[in-house]
Amino acid sequence: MTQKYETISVERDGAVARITLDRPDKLNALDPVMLEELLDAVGGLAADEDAAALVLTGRGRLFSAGVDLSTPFFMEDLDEKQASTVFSGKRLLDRQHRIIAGLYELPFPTIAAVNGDAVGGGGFGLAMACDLRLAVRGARFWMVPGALAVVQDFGLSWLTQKAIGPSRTLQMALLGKPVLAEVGEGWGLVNEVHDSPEALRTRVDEVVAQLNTMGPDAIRMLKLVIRNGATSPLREQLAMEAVANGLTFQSAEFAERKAAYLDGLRKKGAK
Ligand SMILES: C/C=C/C(=O)SCCNC(=O)CCNC(=O)[C@H](O)C(C)(C)COP(=O)(O)OP(=O)(O)OC[C@H]1O[C@@H](n2cnc3c(N)ncnc32)[C@H](O)[C@@H]1OP(=O)(O)O
Repeated sequence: MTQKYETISVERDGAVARITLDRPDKLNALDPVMLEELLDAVGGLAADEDAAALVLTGRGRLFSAGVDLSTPFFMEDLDEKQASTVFSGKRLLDRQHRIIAGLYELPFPTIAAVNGDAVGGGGFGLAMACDLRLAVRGARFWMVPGALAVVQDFGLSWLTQKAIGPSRTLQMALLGKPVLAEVGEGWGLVNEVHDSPEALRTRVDEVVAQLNTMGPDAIRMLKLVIRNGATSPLREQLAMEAVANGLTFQSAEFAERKAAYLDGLRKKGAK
């Protein structure tokens, strides 16, 4: 099932959703329409109890070139008419905050299939708001440098720090130097690098297929517990694991999978 918007496409294949940034002529730059559409699509997924995974990617040679620079977005550039558009400073902030927080908070795994450069808050930020980043070799990630007298936005100062720590985040922010996917893999910025767009697509399909073999309820519980662990003391996290397992152990999903798992082990042992 494909839901066609003007600047993105949203496909649903069973429990797996795919959002494709779809302005290849403009390197998938985020214009006001795309921001509205992303907000709508992410909001729809948040309310979708059957969704088990999201793949976010870009059409063409870039993941995204970030915010559309041809649209005025700094307050001082706006005349009265422009100020009533989505790119008035207030509205841009509202949309970027809700998209990034909405994406980050989706209760199932999210994968950025980084098919090319991911630039600035708009592009790099969207990729960082996903749980996993699988990238094509040669894709570059960069922030608009501190020299431009801007502070990172779209959550980059927070999301990137979680993945690569404060020192490398500062390095990227201060110097604005692009980081290649294959270098970012060593930093923990990227989970996997693949040699071509085709190899990336194949691998993303494999990961999604693997997620599909897990029960959606268990996946959601697992993500919730791991996210909680990032901010909890050990003893609280131990308790949360126990409560979560108490719930999953009672599920039909667990009973079914446990039987198959033990059966598999028995067969292995019998060999
Ligand atoms: C609040 C702010 C948050 C942010 O996200 S800040 C980040 C803003 N983004 C940037 O600073 C990146 C700007 N773009 C570039 O630096 C370059 O592009 C690239 C290095 C990404 C790629 O360069 P190349 O391969 O030479 O392509 P090309 O000819 O520059 O671009 C192809 C077409 O795409 C349009 N385009 C590229 N980036 C943007 C953008 N960010 N906003 C609007 N349009 C963009 C161009 O203008 C052009 O279009 P046409 O073919 O019609 O001339």
